Amino acid sequence: MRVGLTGGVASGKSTVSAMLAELGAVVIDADKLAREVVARGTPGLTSVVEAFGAELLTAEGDLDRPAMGAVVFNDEQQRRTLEGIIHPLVFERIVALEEAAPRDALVVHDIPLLAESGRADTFDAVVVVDVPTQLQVERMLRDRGWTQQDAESRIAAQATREDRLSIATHVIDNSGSLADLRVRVGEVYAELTAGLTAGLTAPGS
Ligand SMILES: CC(C)(COP(=O)(O)OP(=O)(O)OC[C@H]1O[C@@H](n2cnc3c(N)ncnc32)[C@H](O)[C@@H]1O)[C@@H](O)C(=O)NCCC(=O)NCCS
Ligand SMILES: Nc1ncnc2c1ncn2[C@@H]1O[C@H](COP(=O)(O)OP(=O)(O)OP(=O)(O)O)[C@@H](O)[C@H]1O
Repeated sequence: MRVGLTGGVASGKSTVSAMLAELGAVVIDADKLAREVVARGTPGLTSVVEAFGAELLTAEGDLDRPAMGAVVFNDEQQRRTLEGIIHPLVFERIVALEEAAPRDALVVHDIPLLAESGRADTFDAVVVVDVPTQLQVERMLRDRGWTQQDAESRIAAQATREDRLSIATHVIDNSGSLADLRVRVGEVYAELTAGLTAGLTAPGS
């Protein structure tokens, strides 16, 4: 069973992924893969430097992520250019990791841009982590040291809350405590794995 997990920036996707992994899901994290494909010494990083210039590297030769963020979250054209380099490389990695997952696993794809991608219907279920926009902003300011402007430009680069909710088969409201979240994640995991068991035992399957 393949599950898409999405939510706005700082909605709590990584927190939910970690809880699902503890419960037994295999998690494939698109943000993590997007970092790996532009790690120092990769062809991906070479392509980024060709497109954006060596001034976007740190003294050590890594991608300067805050500087890159400042460029792409304030200029849609530049963001599309970066996505055009990174997304195909991430997609290749996703396919390889999925092939390596056990056949009976609940595979959860943590994909920040799932609503934007138009690929939601390629998943058996879509879990959306939902929080009010104001709480998203508060958590970004509190936990990441970003400015109000940083937070708002990231939100503006993403689908709206309503767009994401429209692709959901399961919604996880993350406006409460972490303890509340854990309870809700447990419920959703139980529903998803019940679907998995039903699918495995269905006549003719
Ligand atoms: C611009 C970059 C270098 C900034 O790095 P930084 O370490 O500050 O952020 P990080 O990668 O951890 O992303 C944090 C969050 O920002 C949001 N975000 C990232 N990329 C995008 C994007 N292209 N459009 C909208 N939101 C995005 C997501 O909510 C993501 O979870 C980085 O976000 C990046 O390489 N983005 C392009 C690749 C991409 O689209 N990744 C998203 C999933 S594949
Ligand atoms: N219920 C909660 N109560 C308080 N803080 C929370 C809660 N859920 C998540 N957080 C905190 O909010 C921040 C954002 O959560 P997390 O990193 O899981 O979001 P994300 O959606 O994965 O972010 P990104 O889009 O940047 O990848 C983190 O610092 C996390 O610890």
